[in-house]
Amino acid sequence: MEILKFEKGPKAVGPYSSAVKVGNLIFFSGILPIDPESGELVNDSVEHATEQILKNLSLMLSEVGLSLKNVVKTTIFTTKLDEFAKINEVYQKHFEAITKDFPARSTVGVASLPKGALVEMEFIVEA
Ligand SMILES: C=C(N)C(=O)O
Repeated sequence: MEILKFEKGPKAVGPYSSAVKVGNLIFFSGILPIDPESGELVNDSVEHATEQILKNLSLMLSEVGLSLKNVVKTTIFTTKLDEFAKINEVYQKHFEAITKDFPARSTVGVASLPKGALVEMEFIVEA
């Protein structure tokens, strides 16, 4: 097992690693919609939150020479499952820009998330 550390993307907000590599798989912790430049939570809409999370993931993936194309599984957590269609729209746009094959995915509606975020996503990526 190898702990991955990234220059870009948001820093962990608790006692966890941003990502851990085991064999050829990288397990990303739940990514919050934090703007890594400002450190601010992007939480004005689920669309912007989703956008920020996928940007954060892409930044970290680019550091290890990977992209959204390498994502094999996503788990989405949201406090706004009633706005699922909006999350889907942004999610689809980002993946379709780079691949025609979507990763496997689960989506879960939750009561609350760290920092009061509207959306959090975790990813498993093939390296
Ligand atoms: C934000 C997280 N991934 C956490 O607290 O576990």
